Amino acid sequence: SSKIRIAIAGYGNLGRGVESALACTPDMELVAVFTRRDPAGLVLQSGGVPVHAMARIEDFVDAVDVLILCGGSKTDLPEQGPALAALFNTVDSFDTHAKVPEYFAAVDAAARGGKRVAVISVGWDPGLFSINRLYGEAVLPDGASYTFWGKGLSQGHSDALRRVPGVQGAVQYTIPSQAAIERVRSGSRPSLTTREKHTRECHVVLEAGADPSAVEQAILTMPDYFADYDTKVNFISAEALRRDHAAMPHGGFVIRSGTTGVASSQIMEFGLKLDSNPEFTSSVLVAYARAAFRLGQQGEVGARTVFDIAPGLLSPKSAAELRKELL
Ligand SMILES: NC(=O)C1=CN([C@@H]2O[C@H](COP(=O)(O)OP(=O)(O)OC[C@H]3O[C@@H](n4cnc5c(N)ncnc54)[C@H](OP(=O)(O)O)[C@@H]3O)[C@@H](O)[C@H]2O)C=CC1
Ligand SMILES: N[C@@H](C[C@H]1CC(C(=O)O)=NO1)C(=O)O
Repeated sequence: SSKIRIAIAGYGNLGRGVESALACTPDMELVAVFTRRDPAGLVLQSGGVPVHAMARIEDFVDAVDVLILCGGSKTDLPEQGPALAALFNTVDSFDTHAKVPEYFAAVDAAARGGKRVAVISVGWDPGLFSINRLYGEAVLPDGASYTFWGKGLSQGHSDALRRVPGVQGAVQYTIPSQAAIERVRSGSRPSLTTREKHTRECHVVLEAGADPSAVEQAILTMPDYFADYDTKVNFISAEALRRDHAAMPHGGFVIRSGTTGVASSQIMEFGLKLDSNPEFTSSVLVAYARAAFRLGQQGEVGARTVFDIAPGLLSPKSAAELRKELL
């Protein structure tokens, strides 16, 4: 078929979100799901799509145009990203901000070796928020940028909690400081530390026999995720996790507060209000999978970030249609 053939690597919240996003894309189709678990045990939302063991993925390099990596950034993508970028055009949502340069280098080397394209750190932050921070700095050089998230469920931080030894299940809510937001909105351009902008609230289900204080310490001191924040850890039952924390709302905004001319105040803002963080993030991944396919068709190779991708490549419309409809 002339549709772009998409496969999913890793079937969790993002994997399910990509599956449902592909049901709405006229020019792309889901051709396979790959999992490290037992494929026979995985029940997909949409019937008729084959599930294969991740260990067999090399057999499918000619059957897939773009592989969307839906693993966790804490421990899955650092290994899966480079390994799979050597075999497929890939898109991923890698979001350990401090480690993006080293992850980019590892994926770039692998993609160039395999003559593939790899678009990394796609989503909303990193992703659409990153693009809006860039626009703000480029358009309003005399200014200050701020990013606020939530209150909502961070999938990256929830994934990081689940990787702590002794944790059976977990979610993490990010809570913005209303005082910090008011100071930013006043236009006073405050300098705010990481700790002054957000706090983090973790709800953790322990494995039988796990030591709560050891788990709490591992969380509070976790670099890149929790060490720089005032963080609260609550221990709850598996039942409470299922009952009270199944929804994954999130959102936030990027604001650029700048000055032009003698003293003209200019405010630029981009915001999100999300019922489902994973379904939104997956929708961004799917749009960038279209771009990755087109870049591959043009003979491009290597890693890219959202900064390198022309917006027109994301749209199913042709350049001529875009000029007619959107300019
Ligand atoms: N850039 C951005 O804006 C955003 C980025 N993200 C990133 O997305 C990443 C993935 O998030 P999310 O999909 O919520 O993570 P999940 O924990 O749902 O899934 C991660 C992996 O764990 C495995 N898995 C899933 N469910 C189970 C289960 N019940 N038992 C055992 N293994 C399971 C799957 O691999 P397998 O099938 O191989 O077992 C899956 O790929 C986050 O770590 C975050 O970094 C998320 C949101 C926004
Ligand atoms: N990457 C985030 C997306 C946003 C949310 C967030 C946070 O709450 O710390 N940071 O970036 C996620 O995994 O949900």
